[in-house]
Amino acid sequence: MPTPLLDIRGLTCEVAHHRILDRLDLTVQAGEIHALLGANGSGKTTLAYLLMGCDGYQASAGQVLFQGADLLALPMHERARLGLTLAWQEPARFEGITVREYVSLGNRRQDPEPALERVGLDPERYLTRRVDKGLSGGERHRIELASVLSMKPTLAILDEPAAGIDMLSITHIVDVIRTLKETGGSVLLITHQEEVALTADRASQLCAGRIVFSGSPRDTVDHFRGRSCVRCDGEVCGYVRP
Ligand SMILES: Nc1ncnc2c1ncn2[C@@H]1O[C@H](COP(=O)(O)OP(=O)(O)OP(=O)(O)O)[C@@H](O)[C@H]1O
Repeated sequence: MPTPLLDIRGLTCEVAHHRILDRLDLTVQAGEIHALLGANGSGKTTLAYLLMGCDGYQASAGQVLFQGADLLALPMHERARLGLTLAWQEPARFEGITVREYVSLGNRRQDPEPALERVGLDPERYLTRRVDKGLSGGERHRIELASVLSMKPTLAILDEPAAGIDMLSITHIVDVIRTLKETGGSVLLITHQEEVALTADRASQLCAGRIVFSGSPRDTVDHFRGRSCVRCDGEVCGYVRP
């Protein structure tokens, strides 16, 4: 096995005195799309915030190596400089600037138009609009993804990239995920949507802060659905399922 791009070992994190991540082990290889599945509250977003170095999220134990570097020892901007980026579930940063500025924030040399086209938004209609409440939730989400695309990240963490996206446009999101890989990046793909998860190369299931299954996306989805979790016997993982 080659050295993983991201190598998480024994990661533990408490938020507001609750243990959210509990000795979590996970690897993402270079060039891999890795889907992360898990019930509501299992710790997926907490892991994303912790990896990015967001305020209030600190590991109490464990290690994270990113391209061999000790990620947890680095401030947020250093992590971003290494090519780690997160597409937020609720894109709300930099309210009021134009879509052109927003999409170019992480890479000023990159023309924002192709990235907007990739996410299915017509540059002529959107480039001069402001990123504010005048955009629909789905439009804001797509603009966020366009900004991630134009950054050309080494590892993009996408937290529910298809949330609020209409059924017909999910193909654009899948296309973005593939483009990130084709341009040399890797993706940690947090999703509840089966059709999005199945586009990954590999997948893992999180239950109560720990990885309980890793394998092909198909096997991981089936494991999640099957309530055969070794950690909770389906009781935690299963409670959101129909
Ligand atoms: N700042 C906080 N204060 C208190 N509890 C928190 C905080 N952040 C996260 N939690 C709790 O940690 C648990 C994990 O939350 P997290 O958002 O990581 O789950 P998730 O797997 O992303 O869920 P979802 O699928 O609903 O998005 C939840 O029970 C949540 O309430």
